[in-house]
Formats: sequence, C-alpha cells, structure tokens
Amino acid sequence: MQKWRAIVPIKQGAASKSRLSGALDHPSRLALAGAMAGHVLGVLYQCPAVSSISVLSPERPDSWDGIWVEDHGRGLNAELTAWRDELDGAPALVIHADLPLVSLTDVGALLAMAERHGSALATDRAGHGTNALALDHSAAFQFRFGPMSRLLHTAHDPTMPVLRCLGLMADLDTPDDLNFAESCGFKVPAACRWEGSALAHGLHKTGKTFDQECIP
Ligand SMILES: Nc1nc2c(ncn2[C@@H]2O[C@H](COP(=O)(O)OP(=O)(O)OP(=O)(O)O)[C@@H](O)[C@H]2O)c(=O)[nH]1
Ligand SMILES: C[C@H](OP(=O)(O)O)C(=O)O
Repeated sequence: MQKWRAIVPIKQGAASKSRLSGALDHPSRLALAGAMAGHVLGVLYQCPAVSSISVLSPERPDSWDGIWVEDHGRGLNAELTAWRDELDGAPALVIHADLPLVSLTDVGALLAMAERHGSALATDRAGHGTNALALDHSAAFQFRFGPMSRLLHTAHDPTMPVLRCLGLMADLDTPDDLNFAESCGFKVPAACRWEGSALAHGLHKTGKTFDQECIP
C-alpha cells in the first residue's frame, strides 16, 4: 500500500558537504551532492510503498518540481518536526540525500521493518548516525539528528530496530566515504574536480566488504 510520506533534507550553499572541502572544490561538492540527491529521489520515486516525496531545503532545487518544504533555518530537527506535525499521523520516512548506493531493496527493507515494529532506523557505517528513520505511528517523536543520533534515537524509543544494510549505511561525508562508495561501484560525476591532485581522493582505497545485518 502506498502510505509512506518521505522527506529528503538537502543542505544547500557553501555549508553543504563541508567535510569534503579538502578534496573537492565547491562546484564539485555541489555536483556530487546533486547527483547523490537525484539518486535517492529516483529510488524513492520507484518505491511502491511511498505515496509522496518532499524535499526540505532553504531554496527549491533547480531540477526539482515535486513537493518542496521550505527550510526556515531553525535546524534540521526542528524543520523535520514541523513537517511531521503537518502529516496528521501519517507514516513518515526521513532519508538523507547522501546515500549513493541506496537501492529500492534497502528502502523496502527499512519500511517493512518499521511496519512490523512501529518504527525503524538505518544507521551509518560506524553505527553512530541515522541515515534514515521510518515512523509508522502517530505518537510524538523527538528527532535528534546530529552526532551520535543513532544512540539518541534509540534511547528515545528502545524498541526501535536498527537496520544495517550497505546502501543505507554508506553515507558520503568524508574522503574515506568517497573511496568506499567508489570501491562499491559508485561513479563520481565527471564534473567533480579534485583539490590538490590526489590530496584526499584515492589515498586509501579500502576494498572493504560489508556484511548486511539487521538488528531487530
Ligand atoms: N534542509 C536541511 N538539510 C540538512 C540540514 N543539515 C543536514 N541536512 C541534510 O541531511 C543529510 C545529512 O547531513 P550531514 O551529513 O550532516 O551534512 P552534509 O552537508 O551532507 O555534510 P557536512 O557539511 O560535511 O556535515 C544530508 O542530506 C544533508 O543535506 C539542514 O539544516 N537543513
Ligand atoms: C545528521 C547526521 O548525519 P551525519 O552528519 O552523521 O552524516 C546523523 O547521522 O544524524
């Protein structure tokens, strides 16, 4: 059933993808962020369980003519709370825009888990963050995106299962994340130019593999 309301928060301007500033110049970071956001939105578009997709950003992205939720600059958690308040209890999916490997299967697994348990969270590679959060209930929930958000979210709701699957774990914030995503097949947009030749890019190809794991 198409029931999930999805939102993809997108930071814009110079602040976007700041942890990559040593590796990529600003236009390149924008190109990369745009490509990743396009990928995430494309996956959501194909997801049969998702009934609407919103983009949360300070300005309407040029290439987005879907639902746009204006970010008033109150901080990500306050902006998401205001968005959820408007949903009248409908199931809510928050998913980050920087997940270059995410697939339909990954999103489907998260939503199925949330439908079984009432909510579910997808953590990052370190197990510290929250890359996606699905709430299949109308009770109040305090968004705590930011450092250690996985622990903060699960402390708020200790019954919330945590999904660890490659596409939802591999957010791309740092040069190491970029190398990891490339080692998994992500193609960096041709428009990206590296700062200082190979300064950060390609310094350490990890070649890691990942076990997919669900922690109910
Ligand atoms: N609209 C909006 N989106 C945000 C905000 N903060 C973070 N995001 C988005 O939330 C997701 C996770 O953000 P971060 O990894 O913390 O930020 P980032 O810009 O991707 O990277 P850094 O600048 O290195 O922190 C990404 O999709 C961001 O675009 C915010 O204040 N407003
Ligand atoms: C918003 C934050 O993302 P990160 O900055 O860790 O990529 C989080 O995981 O809660």
